[in-house]
Amino acid sequence: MIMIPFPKGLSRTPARRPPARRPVGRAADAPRDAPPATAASATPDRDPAATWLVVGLMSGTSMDGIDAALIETDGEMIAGRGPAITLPYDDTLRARLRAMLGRTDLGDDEGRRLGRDLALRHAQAVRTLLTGAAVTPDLVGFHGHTLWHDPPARLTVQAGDAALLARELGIPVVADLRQADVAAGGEGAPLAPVYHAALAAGLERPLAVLNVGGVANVTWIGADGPDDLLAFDTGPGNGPLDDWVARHTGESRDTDGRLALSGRVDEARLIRLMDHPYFGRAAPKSLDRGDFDAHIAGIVAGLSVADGAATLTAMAAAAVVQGAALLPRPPLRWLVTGGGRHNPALMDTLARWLDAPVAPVEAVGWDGDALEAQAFAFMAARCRRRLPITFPGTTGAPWPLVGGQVYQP
Ligand SMILES: Nc1ncnc2c1ncn2[C@@H]1O[C@H](COP(=O)(O)OP(=O)(O)OP(=O)(O)O)[C@@H](O)[C@H]1O
Ligand SMILES: CC(=O)N[C@H]1[C@@H]2OC[C@@H](O2)[C@@H](O)[C@@H]1O[C@H](C)C(=O)O
Repeated sequence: MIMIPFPKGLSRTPARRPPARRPVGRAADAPRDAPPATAASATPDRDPAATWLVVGLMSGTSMDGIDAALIETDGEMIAGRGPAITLPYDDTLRARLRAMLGRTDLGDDEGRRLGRDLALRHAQAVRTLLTGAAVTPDLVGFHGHTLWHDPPARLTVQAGDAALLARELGIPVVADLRQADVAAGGEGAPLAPVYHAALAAGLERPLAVLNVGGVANVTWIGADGPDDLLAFDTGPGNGPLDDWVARHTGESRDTDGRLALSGRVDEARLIRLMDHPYFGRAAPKSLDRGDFDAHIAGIVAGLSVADGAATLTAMAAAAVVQGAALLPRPPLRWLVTGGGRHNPALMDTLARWLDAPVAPVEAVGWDGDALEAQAFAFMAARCRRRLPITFPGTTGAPWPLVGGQVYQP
């Protein structure tokens, strides 16, 4: 096993300090003159104290497939966690998705076809999830697939025809979960923190929940109750590494970190990789999957496939270390979710570079492959109850905002 020292030329402190953190509040904490949260069109249709069975659906930036998970929740507490599956994309649909990245207008034929085919594939994921489970969900939370994310332009685009999904399943579907936040000037991402906070009730804090997907994001959960949150995307996660490996080997990922572990981190290039204005920005902040592509391509070109994998793995870890410097207080531990936790090269590097224990979320009984899908189920329930899903501390929302639209079957 190689040891990757934290590069000497890299500062752990970002160029700019974060502003004083504002605690996250509930809807009731919104200023009196705040306009009503705009996105939720639904009103609760049953006793708010009752729980719902909700399916959550996530198609993540790594484009590996659709995660589906069932939970029981009232939108505040998690009464139960049920089965979860991943329905991988076939190569054709994945290639179509990839070809549409960056698109903001889906009104043409291929845009509509993609929305329809994504909805049908998500319906298939729900049916697969429920095979053998003698339950009918009350609600579905549907993220869709992000094609473009540009919060300063108040634009975030997720493909997937939610109305069609609702008709296919005969179940109300909550979608458009990022829209209200972005429209109000928030980052529109990350959204999972509200679920991380609900899951973490009862755990010792401060705690950091780190998701390493195509992009990586962290949720810091403070000791001052369930609303004490700070969240942001730390930087690229597995995305650039996946792309690098695909380009050089035709494989979709660096399985078990084998390439990275056989390579050597090019420290000089790592320092250049980390010389990006994103790391100096205050949190909350978020990324489009492609935001680092041009920056990275110019720096890693010419490396061997193994050294490139080692250097890009180190970059994902270094971005987390930079993010750690933005946290209000050091977390007692880091719980890692998302596919990156399966990569020992990344996990070992994080464990060496962070100043607190690092463990996969399974250490506290969560399922790191299902967690994002569960989060969208939880948000769907919150939408129905008009409870906020984003907060000043998680997306920079001006006040706690309800998010999502309900599509009836
Ligand atoms: N055994 C493994 N070894 C190395 N990497 C792995 C392994 N399993 C999964 N991964 C990585 O995890 C990625 C998938 O992670 P995940 O499903 O959390 O991403 P995502 O949800 O699509 O992304 P995001 O959270 O950005 O939306 C794969 O593309 C791969 O890079
Ligand atoms: C715009 C968008 O789709 N962002 C994703 C992406 O993937 C990880 C990270 O970047 C996170 O900010 C977000 O997804 C998770 C599910 C979230 O919103 O919490």
